[in-house]
Amino acid sequence: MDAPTPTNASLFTDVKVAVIGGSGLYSLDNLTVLGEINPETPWGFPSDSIVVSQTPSGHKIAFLARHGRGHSLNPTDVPARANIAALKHIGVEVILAFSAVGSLREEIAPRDFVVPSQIIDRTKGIRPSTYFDNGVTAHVGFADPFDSDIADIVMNIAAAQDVKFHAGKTLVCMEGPAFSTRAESHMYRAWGADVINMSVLPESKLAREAEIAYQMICMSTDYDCWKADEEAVNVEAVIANLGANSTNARNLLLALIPAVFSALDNGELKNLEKLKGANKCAVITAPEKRNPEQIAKLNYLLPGYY
Ligand SMILES: CSC[C@H]1O[C@H](OP(=O)(O)O)[C@H](O)[C@@H]1O
Ligand SMILES: Nc1ncnc2[nH]cnc12
Repeated sequence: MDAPTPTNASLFTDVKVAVIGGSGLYSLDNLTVLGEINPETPWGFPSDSIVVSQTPSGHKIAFLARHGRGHSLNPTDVPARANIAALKHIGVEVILAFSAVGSLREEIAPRDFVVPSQIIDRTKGIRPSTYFDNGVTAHVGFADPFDSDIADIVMNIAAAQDVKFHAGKTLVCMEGPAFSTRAESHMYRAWGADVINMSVLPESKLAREAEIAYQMICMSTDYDCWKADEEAVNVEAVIANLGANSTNARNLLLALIPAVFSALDNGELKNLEKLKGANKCAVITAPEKRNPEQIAKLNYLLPGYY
């Protein structure tokens, strides 16, 4: 394990807010970098070093590039358990996760932002997606996979942004890495999905298990392949919009981070308050049957719970 030296140890504690950057958002700017940490968690190493910085508003935040800086990890191989565990271990209570998505709706144009409220799972069961395995079984609530308090904060500052925002939308998460077929794209529309990516699962589910408030902010790059008058999505089309989307994400964060800290400090994140401690009762395995090795791993994530 990469233990911080005594001089910088306090840097990597009590970092309450983290940003996860997706395709095109591999770093944040306008920040004073305080340090980096690359801890080995019981679930391995995160996608990249976690960069801890001070924002212009004076807040300490963490940043993690989901696919690694340079985008070396495909969506299936993102070590989501290590990512979320490492963030939790340094004190993260809120994750603002950014993602490049395809639009399944005419009104959601490329470069629009979407604040989703629901998820449809179309991953293939090949991504490790829980901390509760290997002799410790738990079932956490996931009816509302995102944090509506944070979604509200995003939407409150959205009007002042140079971007069109859509709230309350449904995000379908596919396995990838190849994009969907036309039949699949039409099927997702028929199911009521509004946007599509390859990243929200298991990331959001693991955040819930770790009792971290999680909200994804989707940045539309393309119309996938359902639209008759548009060329089917390809990576060049996605990349063409990533630069503008990343600039808009960084601008949004300038207002969003102080607003989230203010809500945290004033006890306004009610869902988070309810989440804290909730998973103590989620384990159904009888105490005498719990695998001590797994309990030791879980102690890294939720110290003293089990
Ligand atoms: C580069 S197109 C497909 C790729 O982009 C999205 O990544 P992220 O969510 O990390 O922004 C999508 O989920 C796919 O992984
Ligand atoms: N059309 C699409 N399908 C899945 N993930 C995406 N990310 C960006 N565009 C996408």
